[in-house]
Amino acid sequence: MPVEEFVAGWISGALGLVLGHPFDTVKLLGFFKGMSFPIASIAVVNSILFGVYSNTLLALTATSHQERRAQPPSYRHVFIAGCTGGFVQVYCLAPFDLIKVRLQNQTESRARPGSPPPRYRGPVHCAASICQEEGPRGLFRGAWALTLRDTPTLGIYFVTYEWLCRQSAPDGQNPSSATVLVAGGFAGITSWAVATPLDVIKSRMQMAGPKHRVYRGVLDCMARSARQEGLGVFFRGLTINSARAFPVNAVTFLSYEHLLRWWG
Ligand SMILES: C[N+](C)(C)CCCC[C@H](N)C(=O)O
Repeated sequence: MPVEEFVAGWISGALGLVLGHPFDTVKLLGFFKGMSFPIASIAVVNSILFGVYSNTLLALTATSHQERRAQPPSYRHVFIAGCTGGFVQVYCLAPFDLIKVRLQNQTESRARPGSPPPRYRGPVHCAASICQEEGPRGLFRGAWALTLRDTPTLGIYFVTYEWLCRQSAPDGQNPSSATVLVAGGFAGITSWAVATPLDVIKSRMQMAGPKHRVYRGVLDCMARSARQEGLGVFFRGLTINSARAFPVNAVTFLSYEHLLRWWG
């Protein structure tokens, strides 16, 4: 199994993250002052996503990444490979994402005057407390909603990227850096726009602890959120998700493509 896509995915995920960090910091009210936790998590997750995507395409079309501009895979294959990458990365993303959401939420409530001291002292303490209080399976709370969010939307992510690249470089040439930046940015925005409703549901399910199991499942969470807050609830965070998605994914794809071209 070729591994360079995993390495390129690792590095490009970390670079994308550096750009996304100010947005995440706004979202998290400055909780992640250090960058080591997000770097470690996003880089590993992105490495799995791009590595599995590329190797699935190799299995489906028998073309390596060097051959794919001259012999472009069909959009159906791109979609299946993207969904596969999305599905597999969830198992790594789920615990990291849960910790992020729990820390984010406690920072938000801490901002209110007279609120109790924070329950978790940081990412490691948060992981250890969840394991202790909810068992190791507690680290995967909300993973099903995350799977539903990421599997189709990462298929859409790679199809959007490929489609935009092929519009400006139709003759089997490598797309220019400007094209890669724009295509990567719009791939990020499109997939985040589609993912936002399930992102809202996923975060709500992750916040439900074992003692207050508020939802019976994804559908129950959707129905109750819509009933109580109206359909607008499914678009919460859409603007910040899109604003963050453009630079993060532009840089992720640019560095990914350049690293792979550079390694031959
Ligand atoms: C599928 N969904 C849109 C949810 C995520 C796309 C992930 C792409 C990139 N790691 C980022 O953080 O933007």
